[in-house]
Amino acid sequence: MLRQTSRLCVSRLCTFPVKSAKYAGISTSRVIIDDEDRTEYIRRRKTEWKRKQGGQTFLDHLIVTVRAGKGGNGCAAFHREKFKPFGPPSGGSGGRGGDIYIIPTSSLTTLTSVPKRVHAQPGGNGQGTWQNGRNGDPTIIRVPLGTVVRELPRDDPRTSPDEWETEEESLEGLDYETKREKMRERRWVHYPRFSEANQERDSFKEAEAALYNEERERRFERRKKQMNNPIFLDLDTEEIMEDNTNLPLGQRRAESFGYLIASGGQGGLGNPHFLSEVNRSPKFASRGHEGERVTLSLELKILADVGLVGMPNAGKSTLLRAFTGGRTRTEVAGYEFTTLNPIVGVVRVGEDGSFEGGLSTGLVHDETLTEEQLEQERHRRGEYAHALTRNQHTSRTGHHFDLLETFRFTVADNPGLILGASDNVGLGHTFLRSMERALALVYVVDLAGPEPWTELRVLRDELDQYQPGMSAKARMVIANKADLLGGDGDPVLVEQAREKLRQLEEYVRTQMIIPGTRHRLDVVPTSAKFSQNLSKVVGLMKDYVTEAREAKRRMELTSRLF
Ligand SMILES: Nc1nc2c(ncn2[C@@H]2O[C@H](COP(=O)(O)OP(=O)(O)OP(=O)(O)O)[C@@H](O)[C@H]2O)c(=O)[nH]1
Ligand SMILES: [Mg+2]
Repeated sequence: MLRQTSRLCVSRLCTFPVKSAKYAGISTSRVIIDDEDRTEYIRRRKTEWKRKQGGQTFLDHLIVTVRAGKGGNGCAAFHREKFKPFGPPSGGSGGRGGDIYIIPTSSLTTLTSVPKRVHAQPGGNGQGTWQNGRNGDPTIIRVPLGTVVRELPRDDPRTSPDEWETEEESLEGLDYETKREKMRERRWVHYPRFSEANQERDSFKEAEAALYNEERERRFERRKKQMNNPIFLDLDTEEIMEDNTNLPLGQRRAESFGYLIASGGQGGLGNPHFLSEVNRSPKFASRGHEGERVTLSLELKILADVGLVGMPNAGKSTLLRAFTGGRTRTEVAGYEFTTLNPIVGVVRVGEDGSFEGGLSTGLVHDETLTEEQLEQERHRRGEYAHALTRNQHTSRTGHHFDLLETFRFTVADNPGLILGASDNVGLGHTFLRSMERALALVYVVDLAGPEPWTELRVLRDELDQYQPGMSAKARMVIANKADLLGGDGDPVLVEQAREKLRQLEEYVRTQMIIPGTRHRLDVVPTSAKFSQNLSKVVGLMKDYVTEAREAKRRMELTSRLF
């Protein structure tokens, strides 16, 4: 299809730069390739790009900058009363800035509703007659269950500057005097017209030195914590609060805020705090501290009941499309690493074991590109010209499977796993993080391949490399592409195919024993492309999911009891 030519772009053909020619192994300065090659070329470029990401973009991911509330300012005031001209200092202290908490909730499923910047409420300023400012309300960030929260280190380019770095940046390039002036302005409140006189007094200088010392200590502690003990939270379980119905009337129910992420700044001190034997009428108060600033990386582990694990091209995406009647938009193509992200599909099962994908008889799950072309062809022929749109349908009964459905579970299609994935070969294996929460794993091997059992061993070892013991979650081996064996019913070839399957079963029985569990891996030959033998697979998956859900529920109950 690739043609070397000196002509310029013509109708369906388009010119491609030298890069694509290199990719195709042709040394020419101008090459013309048609639409099909172009699509193929773009897809492969996408795969290459993904591979270079080193598995970093597999998950729902978000960077959140969090800034706790600033403390309120202290107040410099004096008590005034009739016949009492020189009352004592009476400035109230500022309130604490609002803290920021993070809490997992089962009512969210994605990170889309989580804001990228979170600023908590500042504390109120202190006022005269000893009135302290009110504390800022806490801010709660709600994230879906399965979110992993990490604090980014300071040297990470995505980290926003913290409170001290921000101040340093704003003072850069100023001379010493102006710098000192600005720093004082940020830290002190003066009684009207006493700013200059205050700065001359020793008691103010002492208070200032003490404040800087305390600030230095706070910064040191904060940086030490950031280095040695950064925030890391794996928010897998929802905290269930006991609802105490015996509380006295008017008393608020205890409410969980979740995990503290950033503390609000302390409120500034009112002028009574600076009263000393030397200074009997302090005319200054301190301003509130800045709240903590933290940059967090949030990652969401996908929640799927069953995860498909297999080598590239084994047919995982075709299987998922077959289970869901082609509803799941996962790409299928005859080259390796077609799937770049884990994709979740919902499998709907009826009471009699039928499943949505199995109802459409004779449906062949073909390559997505071929299907797209067929669709376009139908469009061109005008086959859809008189088709009703969704809004024009008069009877809306929902999906025809709605009445039959009694059980549903989710299946995740993953990118291919290959030998050395743990060393970041292929697409690496970081996408397996999203499978940590799967209730069961299913191996998919190509039965038509030379040695499906070797594939199995590699898959199991890569799983265990990722997380020791992870292979214990595997429950089934799908021997896919069984339609490619057996020729056209030639008895010799059929016998050979049977023998190969027997060999695979024998390998699974003897070599794939999972220590510590009583499970045996089931081996099921299938043809995803021609939707054959899939009801058995769906039935078994349903059993695993029911069993695992039941076990999980029992565990939750026991943990709540003790
Ligand atoms: N004959 C036959 N071909 C199949 C079957 N299942 C999948 N294929 C073909 O195998 C190729 C790869 O299928 P995919 O579903 O993309 O494989 P995958 O495991 O998702 O591959 P990656 O996404 O690269 O990991 C495609 O050309 C499919 O049409 C099957 O049961 N029989
Ligand atoms: Mg795939």
